[in-house]
Amino acid sequence: MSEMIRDSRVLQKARQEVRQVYIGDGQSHFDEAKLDRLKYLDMVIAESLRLHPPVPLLAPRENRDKKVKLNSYDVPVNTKVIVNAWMINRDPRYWTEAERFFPERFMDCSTDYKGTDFHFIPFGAGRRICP
Ligand code: HEM
Repeated sequence: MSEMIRDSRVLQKARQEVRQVYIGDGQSHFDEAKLDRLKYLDMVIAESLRLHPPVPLLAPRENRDKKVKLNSYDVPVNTKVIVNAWMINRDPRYWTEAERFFPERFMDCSTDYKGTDFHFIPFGAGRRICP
């Protein structure tokens, strides 16, 4: 909500979509069955999760078996590893204008939060992903 209040363009667009889907059909009440038609709101939510992940640091892991190499880093046995989802979600190597709240970046884009796109992990990834 804060991001939408800061950018009235986004707020107007989201509001217009909700009105079009619900009031446009002559309906005056909320109906869950039409939620999947709120495409822009979906992008707004994805963008909110990208910039403001409710779990910015994922649950800590420990390297328990053997020394491993992660990129150029040696991770010794018994090392606690904490994944910084907040930082990854706004890494300028993967996101253009990474700091900008811009829901349209998810338009016609296959990136989602289901754990296969490692640059967007508000729900984590892998075996312990949020079910
Ligand atoms: C916006 C809402 C939510 C966000 C952003 C979120 C995010 C996360 C994250 C980041 C993790 C850790 C993943 C990891 O460390 O790799 C997690 C784990 C988990 N979440 Fe969520 N979560 C949300 C809602 C929920 C809800 C509503 C439930 C249950 C009704 C739930 C149940 C769980 C459970 C059980 C785990 C542990 C999975 C495991 O360790 O195997 N989450 N969630």
